[in-house]
Amino acid sequence: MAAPVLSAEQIEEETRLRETLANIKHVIIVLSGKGGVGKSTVSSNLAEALSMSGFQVGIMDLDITGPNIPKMFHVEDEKLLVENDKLIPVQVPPSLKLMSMAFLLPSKDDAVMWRGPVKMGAVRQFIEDVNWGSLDYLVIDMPPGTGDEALSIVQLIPKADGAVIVTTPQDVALLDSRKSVTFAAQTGIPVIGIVENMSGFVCPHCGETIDIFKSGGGEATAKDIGVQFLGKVPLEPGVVASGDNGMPIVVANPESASAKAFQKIAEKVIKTIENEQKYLEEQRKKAQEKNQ
Ligand SMILES: Nc1ncnc2c1ncn2[C@@H]1O[C@H](COP(=O)(O)OP(=O)(O)OP(=O)(O)O)[C@@H](O)[C@H]1O
Repeated sequence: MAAPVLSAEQIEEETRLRETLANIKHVIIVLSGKGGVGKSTVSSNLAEALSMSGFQVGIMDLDITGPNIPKMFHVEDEKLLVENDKLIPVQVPPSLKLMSMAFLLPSKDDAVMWRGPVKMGAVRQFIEDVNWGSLDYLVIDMPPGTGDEALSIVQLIPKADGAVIVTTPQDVALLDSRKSVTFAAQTGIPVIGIVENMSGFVCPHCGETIDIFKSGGGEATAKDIGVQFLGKVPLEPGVVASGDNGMPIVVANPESASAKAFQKIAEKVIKTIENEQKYLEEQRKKAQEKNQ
């Protein structure tokens, strides 16, 4: 695909975006082919697990259709602070920084109803206007799906290191996860790997695992399309409760099966980004080849 010719205004905007992101070492975007597969749950637990590993971490909620990350950290009623014309992210103890399009809405019950260009202008300005300070990782929760909206938003993020793709074991979600891989390729973003969420239900009474939505498809798909498999997260009632109570399960119940799965996923993400640049480079090359 030929590189688009940018206008002076676009170049200036791009420069502003790069300046805003300059003190952020790594940007991870979290994608899903469809809604409801647990993208926000994975984003918040991944961010928290990275933070628990000692990194400076920010989480940015760009899921403009339903920005629910603040609720998952119980900061939905926080008011935004502005300093030197920049938005200051909300602090989630002990050290996570959080920013969400939800904070721009007059009421948390308001849906985002902006029309296309207005919406993209708002998202762009929003990304430009946050003062994150220095971060090791910024985790970005994207809108679900691989349509024009997600594409336009991803194109606003000039330096994503890679994408984490969330799927469930159902065939339809797996098909959608393939679309996410193609989507990442279109935007030139390497795929860090696939997470299979809601993979088997652990019975709280007997401990037996029941594969309600089947299991293992995410791993098979990852192998089939040559991307890393990051891990399976079981369907656990505690995940819903912790999301509703404003404390991700990795913090609320670190010994649970899903928390342990999230911790392992975070370790793999760290290892890939910090030590496996070769894998990411190969993914990037594959993406470029697909685009030619
Ligand atoms: N592993 C899991 N076990 C149990 N419940 C889960 C799990 N993962 C996610 N959920 C629940 O599924 C619901 C949808 O999750 P979430 O909001 O993270 O999905 P999403 O893909 O971000 O949705 P949307 O596309 O609508 O933004 C939530 O109620 C969440 O608590």
